[in-house]
Amino acid sequence: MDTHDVSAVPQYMAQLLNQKKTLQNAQTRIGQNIEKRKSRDEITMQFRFRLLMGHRQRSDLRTSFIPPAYSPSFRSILDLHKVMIKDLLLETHHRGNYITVRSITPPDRMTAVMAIVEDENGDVVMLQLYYQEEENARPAEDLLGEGTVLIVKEPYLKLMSDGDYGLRMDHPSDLIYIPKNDQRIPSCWQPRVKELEVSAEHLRMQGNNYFNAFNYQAAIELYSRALKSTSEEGEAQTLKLNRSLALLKAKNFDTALADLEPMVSCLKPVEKALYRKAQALYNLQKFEECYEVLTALRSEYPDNVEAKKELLRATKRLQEQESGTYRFNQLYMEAAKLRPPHLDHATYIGSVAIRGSGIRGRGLFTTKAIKAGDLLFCEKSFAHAYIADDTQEASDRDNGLTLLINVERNTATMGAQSELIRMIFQKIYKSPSFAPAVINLHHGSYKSIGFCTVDSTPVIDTFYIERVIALNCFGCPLSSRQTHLRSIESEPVKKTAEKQFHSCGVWPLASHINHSCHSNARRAFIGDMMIVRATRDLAPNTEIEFWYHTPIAEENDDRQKKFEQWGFKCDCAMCHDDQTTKRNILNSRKQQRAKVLQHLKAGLKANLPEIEITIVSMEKQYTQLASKVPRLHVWDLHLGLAQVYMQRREPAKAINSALKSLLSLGYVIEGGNVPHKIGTPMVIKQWGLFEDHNIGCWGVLCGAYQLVAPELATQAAQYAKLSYRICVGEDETFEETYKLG
Ligand SMILES: C[S@@+](CC[C@H](N)C(=O)[O-])C[C@H]1O[C@@H](n2cnc3c(N)ncnc32)[C@H](O)[C@@H]1O
Repeated sequence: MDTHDVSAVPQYMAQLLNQKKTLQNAQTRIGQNIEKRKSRDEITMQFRFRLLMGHRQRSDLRTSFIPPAYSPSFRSILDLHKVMIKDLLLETHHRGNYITVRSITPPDRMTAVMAIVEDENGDVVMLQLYYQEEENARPAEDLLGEGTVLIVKEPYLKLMSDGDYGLRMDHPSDLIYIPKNDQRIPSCWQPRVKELEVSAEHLRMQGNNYFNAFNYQAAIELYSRALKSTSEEGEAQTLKLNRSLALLKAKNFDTALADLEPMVSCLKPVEKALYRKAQALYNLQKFEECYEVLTALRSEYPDNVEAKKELLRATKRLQEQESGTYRFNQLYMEAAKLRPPHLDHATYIGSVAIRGSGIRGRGLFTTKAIKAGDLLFCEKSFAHAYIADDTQEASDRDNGLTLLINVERNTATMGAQSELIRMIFQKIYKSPSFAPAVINLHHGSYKSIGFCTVDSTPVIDTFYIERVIALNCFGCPLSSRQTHLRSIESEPVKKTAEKQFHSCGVWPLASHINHSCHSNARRAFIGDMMIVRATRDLAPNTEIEFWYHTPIAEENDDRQKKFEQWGFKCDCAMCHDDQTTKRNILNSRKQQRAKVLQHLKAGLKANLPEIEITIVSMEKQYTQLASKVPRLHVWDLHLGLAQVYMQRREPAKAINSALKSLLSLGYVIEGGNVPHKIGTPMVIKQWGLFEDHNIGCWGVLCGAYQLVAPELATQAAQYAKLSYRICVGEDETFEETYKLG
């Protein structure tokens, strides 16, 4: 939704076709042995040379290909049989097998983390690990540095586009890291001189050193080793406290909680353990439980100053969660400052509930009557991948813009989707209690368990995640206000293009909303918070619907094509009307619209009577009332006309055209016409289709009423403000945006 789809752009289509050819070529080699195997030296030299030269130019666009889906290994390692590199066949998933390898080169990081690995026979192959933690969280050196020993479950030997081959790992859960000193390390790779028994204290100190160097995984590993070699209660407690902190830093919140539990559920809970438990719960967005733990901590240890601060923070989150009250100016400040703009705020679920929606599956419904402009919900993203679209920020080297090509589904998207797959995978992998929020989202016909636990470790199907993202992710700006500020600089008639964003995220509650071009709700963003408001008055039990793609004045077939990836055709009143309108009428509508747009370009010199006549002729061809079927081909023409009348200081005509713009969007308004009868308020009897330019339309009305019916100007200004609130999510910044007051 609102992502940057480039599937039809020739340059990217060519890349997609090339990739398909590579795949077809690879298919012909399924099950074959590798012919003319390169020597160990040749493979490692080639890799080291590429590493040395650097391979991506500053201006290069990252490209990531999603291969045909295959499932992760759902089997226990105990049920798998060991094979060697020489046994591996091309384009084959070696089900029932595993391979143990050791890295023999430094790692390289492109879209995947790569290195040359060897097996016990000394045979080598390139290993490519996709969707691993980002460099800041876990350096490639730590993931695949020289000497790292790994088990690859059910390995997949892939033919690459350059004719070489490699072990491709799309599911990080298929990988088992073998720590130093582990008996699974093959004897030929065991150190010649056995490491002497190291004391728990020594291991803890080593762990602390890693912790201080921000290498949390290594620290966790050492604390775990130390725990195995001590039976002393006090030492074990210190180690668990240390490990819980490293786990928190590494975002393994579930495991951190498990470490802390014995220390907080005893008679005299340990202060640090209580504090860390609260931190884990906060990060898991369990604010109520977090609040309870902090309250207990405050009563047990009243001098703990940090706990006081944290309690205040948790209280604020609880208030947001319960009341939906946010200080939007504060949110903007955070979004401007934080990179990525991930805001520290809670989700508010208003009067909405997930229910069945017939053939559409599930949908989101109102549970009570809602007024236009009211907040339906405000949701913190589950995951949000940010790409700077601001010129200054975007000029920074490598802003992460990636072309994601899905060969199976013939799609190409430009943005941060590939990063989003990685983020969501890692989030669930590290804290499996997050899984249900995403795993239960719509995943179309993709068949997979998606998520389970094997050998006490989470197993996640990355292709399932990819599918969920493709169907549920939203493209988003840094803030909708920023987008609006850019759009008000252009005339509505010139600005009917769709919104397409590079940053994207998943908001699970919002993902339950089905599409309708005739929508009744609108989403807006500040950082990674999505704000959804009603665009009209809604009765209880009304299904909330918003746009997956903004409906514009275009051919119905073109519009329906945009929903293909979701597998539905929109059957709203507008789409239905388009389908049942005769082709000659549709053609004439298109031609007349083009004519008016051409005329409007002349601005003040435009032939306004001619425009009026053409629009009247267009209106006559509609068989349905605009209050039932909004007229996408005319609303902006009326608005363009209203703006010209206003420039020509003809307020009565401007009012007439502006009201017609709203009426053609389905609004039913009483008491707005001029001459106006004093004492009669303007009343919106029915709200129409919400367009961002409605704000400007109410602005034109406000200015014109000031001249001929001042009594209505304030009301028009209020409707402008309300429309602004729907459009950008809040109205605290209305006056500042329009430089009022
Ligand atoms: C983001 S999900 C929306 C929630 C989904 N209905 C569910 O059950 O979780 C998108 C999917 O909902 C269904 N859908 C959304 N809008 C629809 C519409 N107007 N008509 C039919 N199906 C629709 C399609 O299956 C689409 O792939």
